[in-house]
Amino acid sequence: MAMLEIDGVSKRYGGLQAVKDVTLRVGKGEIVSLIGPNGAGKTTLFNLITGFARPDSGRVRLEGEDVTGLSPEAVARHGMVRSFQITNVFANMPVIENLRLASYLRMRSPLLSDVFGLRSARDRAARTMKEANGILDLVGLARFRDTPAKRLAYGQLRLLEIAIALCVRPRLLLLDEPAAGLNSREGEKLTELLRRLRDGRGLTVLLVEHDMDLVMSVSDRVVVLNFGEKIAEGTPAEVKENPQVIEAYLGTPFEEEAA
Ligand SMILES: Nc1ncnc2c1ncn2[C@@H]1O[C@H](COP(=O)(O)OP(=O)(O)OP(=O)(O)O)[C@@H](O)[C@H]1O
Repeated sequence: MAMLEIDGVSKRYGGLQAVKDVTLRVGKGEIVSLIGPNGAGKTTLFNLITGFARPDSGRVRLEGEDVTGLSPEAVARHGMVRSFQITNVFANMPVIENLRLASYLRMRSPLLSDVFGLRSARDRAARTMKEANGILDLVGLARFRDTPAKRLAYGQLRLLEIAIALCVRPRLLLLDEPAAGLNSREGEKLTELLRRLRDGRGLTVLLVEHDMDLVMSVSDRVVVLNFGEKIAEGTPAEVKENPQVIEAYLGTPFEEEAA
């Protein structure tokens, strides 16, 4: 069974068909990139998948379970987590506290044992801390554990966003332009991290990305949108050679689209 199945999803804004009858699958443990020229409908499709917008038609399923039209919170509870935006990072809080908070948000409501400081709650707090430290190691931010988030450099903040999303224990991680604003060294580190998440943790990742270096080096498959429609799908090499894709990107050198 696929991790994510999108069947015939459409969304219209007034006279504009932002997403038109898009069908795609993301298999378990795959990294799939969604690409396309500006205005192709990538963000809209992300919004439709994650509950930030409701599709006019079509279904979204996560491991067979219908999540169409659920709220973003409910979708996240099903295990489909979108990387949090930097605005959701608590700037004055140390990095580790941002992670711990994200872990607590995963638990729907505090239990009585948490309120009364019982042993089970202390055990859970210790486990949460251990998990948060492990995630910091994984994303390469361990040495910034006690640093207030506002002192991180831009590239480190982007990694913190991913770390926060990981604290929610996603089955499917959705990343919205994770390489935006990163320099090439940071981009390479991100590529390595995504591979580690897939190969080490078996995580499934769907990303929207303009950075073709990242897309071509990390994706198992690439899905191409243009004017709201899926025009191609395949391995990075297949997509790169696809005449329809080349035409869609014409006017912008494919390798440098939106660089
Ligand atoms: N809430 C909205 N109301 C009206 N039109 C919208 C809305 N959201 C998106 N659109 C329109 O839908 C189309 C697709 O936009 P979308 O942001 O999904 O494209 P995109 O592929 O993510 O583009 P980019 O790469 O520039 O971020 C655009 O023409 C956009 O103006």
